[in-house]
Amino acid sequence: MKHVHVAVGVIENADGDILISQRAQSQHQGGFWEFPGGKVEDGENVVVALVRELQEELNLHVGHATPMLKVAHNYSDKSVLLDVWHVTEFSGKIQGNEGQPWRWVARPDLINYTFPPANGPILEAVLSLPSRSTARTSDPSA
Ligand SMILES: Nc1nc2c([nH]c(=O)n2[C@H]2C[C@H](O)[C@@H](COP(=O)(O)OP(=O)(O)OP(=O)(O)O)O2)c(=O)[nH]1
Ligand SMILES: [Mg+2]
Repeated sequence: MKHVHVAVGVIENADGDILISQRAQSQHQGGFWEFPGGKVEDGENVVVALVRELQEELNLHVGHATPMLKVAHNYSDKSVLLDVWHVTEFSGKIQGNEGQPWRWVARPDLINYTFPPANGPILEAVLSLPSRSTARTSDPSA
């Protein structure tokens, strides 16, 4: 069985929205929406891989990332270790460098998208992140 270590970014903007992109049909788990990222190369540091993958896929430069969770999942053809990082500071003009659709989604709306079977725990963690925008806009004195 093939084992892959994957660096995954839960990218959150100042409104508290989350960036998701859609995997190409030709890829493993094609057609599903995902949190952007990709395979950690042999001997590569996971944060270095995260920074590299988000630059390659989205032209996004990571400014700050903190570890969120790790999810191990066995697909029928390979096993993955999703190493998930919360990216809260970034720069660059985001674009789908591989032609992949991408969008910012308000947290509660993530349930309307279909993610790969491994992603359940990630969705749960994202939905329970403290809300950035609500904290700001619900302050009556603001
Ligand atoms: N990036 C990402 N990968 C995920 C998620 N959920 C999930 O099961 N995966 C799986 C699908 C793939 O088997 C693996 C990620 O590999 P990848 O195809 O993105 O790797 P890569 O960007 O280096 O792309 P490639 O050049 O090998 O095509 O992890 C997710 O939310 N985000
Ligand atoms: Mg990828």
